Amino acid sequence: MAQFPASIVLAGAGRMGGAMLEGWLEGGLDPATVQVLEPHPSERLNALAARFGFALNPAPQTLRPPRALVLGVKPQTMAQAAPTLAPLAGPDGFVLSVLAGKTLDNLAAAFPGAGAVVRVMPNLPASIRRGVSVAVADARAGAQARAEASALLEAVGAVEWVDDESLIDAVTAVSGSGPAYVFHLVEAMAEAGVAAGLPRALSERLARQTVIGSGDLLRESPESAAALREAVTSPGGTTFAALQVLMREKDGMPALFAEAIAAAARRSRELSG
Ligand SMILES: NC(=O)C1=CN([C@@H]2O[C@H](COP(=O)(O)OP(=O)(O)OC[C@H]3O[C@@H](n4cnc5c(N)ncnc54)[C@H](O)[C@@H]3O)[C@@H](O)[C@H]2O)C=CC1
Ligand SMILES: O=C(O)[C@@H]1CCC=N1
Repeated sequence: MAQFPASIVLAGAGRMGGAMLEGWLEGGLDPATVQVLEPHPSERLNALAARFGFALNPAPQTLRPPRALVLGVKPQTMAQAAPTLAPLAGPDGFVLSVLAGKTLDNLAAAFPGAGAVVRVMPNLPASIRRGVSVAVADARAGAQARAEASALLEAVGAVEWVDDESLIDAVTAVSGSGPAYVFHLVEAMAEAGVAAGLPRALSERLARQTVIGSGDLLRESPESAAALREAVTSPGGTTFAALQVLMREKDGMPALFAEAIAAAARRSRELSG
């Protein structure tokens, strides 16, 4: 595995920043090399700090530009946070941002001292080190910075690099937001089970375990999702009856997903600036 950056400042350790930090520390990052700025530490973050002993909200005068300045704040917070954080972006380091919508140009403008900028879209399964991240770097990022960024992302799951930054809006819509679609699927299946007569608690357990088991099967099977779907679907059987509704051209899942993902990608573009 590639080496972690020699020094890291993580600004914003909420759900995503905190998940990444946990993955780094579990993955062997030396806690002495990371400083965390988080105005509202969660219980989980405080417990992590107590366990690993990294610096949580150190005195501002002790901060120096690190090799990697990792941004985990909300896109809407960036304008307010950037002026305070910008002095931490030095020419020997890179900024790694997970902010939805914020482009390499936006980041370079907000952090003019940075040696390079890497824009990443991770997803929430990073919190159990099963995330998937897509990264794009600006032209100034050399092989070493890319390798160090990869090490940070590999600690929380799979990593893909792209050259075309414009793909990140669709990436955000598919894998960044995607876990929410799956969780909503569980909610919708459970609710439909209740409508079909199941006791609520049983329906919720069945919907949840079905998604868990199907996800595990996807991971372990070499078959495509389409082949696995076909394996469940007996000709003229119950699944076939359901899929005739779900795969309906006009208002089935493909049409709904096309609309939902286009909406998310559009929102990602709007968050730029
Ligand atoms: N939650 C998710 O599934 C994903 C989130 N993201 C991105 O991750 C970023 C963070 O999202 P979440 O973790 O969900 O939000 P969050 O609200 O849990 O975390 C943001 C954190 O930033 C902190 N913060 C606010 N101002 C700050 C400042 N000036 N300095 C340092 N920290 C500050 C807040 O206290 C908060 O804990 C967003 O930009 C989002 O687009 C990307 C992919 C997936
Ligand atoms: O909803 C959002 O804007 C963020 C980015 C991807 C997942 N959560």
